[in-house]
Amino acid sequence: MEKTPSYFVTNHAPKRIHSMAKDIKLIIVVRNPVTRAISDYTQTLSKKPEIPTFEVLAFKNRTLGLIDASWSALRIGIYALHLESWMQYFPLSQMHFVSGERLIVDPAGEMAKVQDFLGLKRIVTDKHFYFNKTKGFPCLKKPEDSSTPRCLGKSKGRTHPKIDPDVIRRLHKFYKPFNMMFYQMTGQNFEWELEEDGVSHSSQD
Ligand SMILES: Nc1ncnc2c1ncn2[C@@H]1O[C@H](COP(=O)(O)OS(=O)(=O)O)[C@@H](OP(=O)(O)O)[C@H]1O
Repeated sequence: MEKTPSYFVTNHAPKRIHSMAKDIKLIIVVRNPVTRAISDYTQTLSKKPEIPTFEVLAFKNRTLGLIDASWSALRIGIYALHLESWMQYFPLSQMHFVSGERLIVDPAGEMAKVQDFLGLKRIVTDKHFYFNKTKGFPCLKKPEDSSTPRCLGKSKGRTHPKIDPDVIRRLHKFYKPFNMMFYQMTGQNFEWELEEDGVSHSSQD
């Protein structure tokens, strides 16, 4: 198994991976592209606090409402575009899409689907997860022993900066047609249009 989020958005990755192992099973975790962009920005901000605000980076021209789709934080969320290049090499039956939102609210349910896709017994179940109130996210435990439960590190589940709601609305509008295309391609409705503010879970500290 190998995990690298940037494979999904790297042009030459599908061809190279196909020539390495054409029967490979691909798992793609996707979340609302607006929240994803803010999460991406939050990560960069933690390393480079001097960067411009999200609102500035998101537009080529804010007065005209021209979104900067070349900004990587935004471009990565155009999932339909990236999926198209993977579909040139792999059938959909070799791909499994995990909803990032469902993974937080129902980790065992999402893991059941992953295990089924991989043809594995359902070893990981709800017994392996508990909701950690301090972290604000599910964490892992081993039901078979009393070893310390494990949450993801501090860089996962950070508090996002507050973004101008008007910018959030414009971004939702920008992504809508691409999301629709993505739902059609995958046959899965991720229901990102139901999220009004695009703000995801964040830690409570
Ligand atoms: N259980 C649990 N604990 C903590 N965080 C969780 C969990 N499940 C999903 N998430 C969400 O995962 C987001 C971070 O994932 P990344 O994309 O940065 O991971 S990675 O790049 O693949 O390493 C991270 O995004 P941010 O909230 O923006 O930090 C979380 O929302």
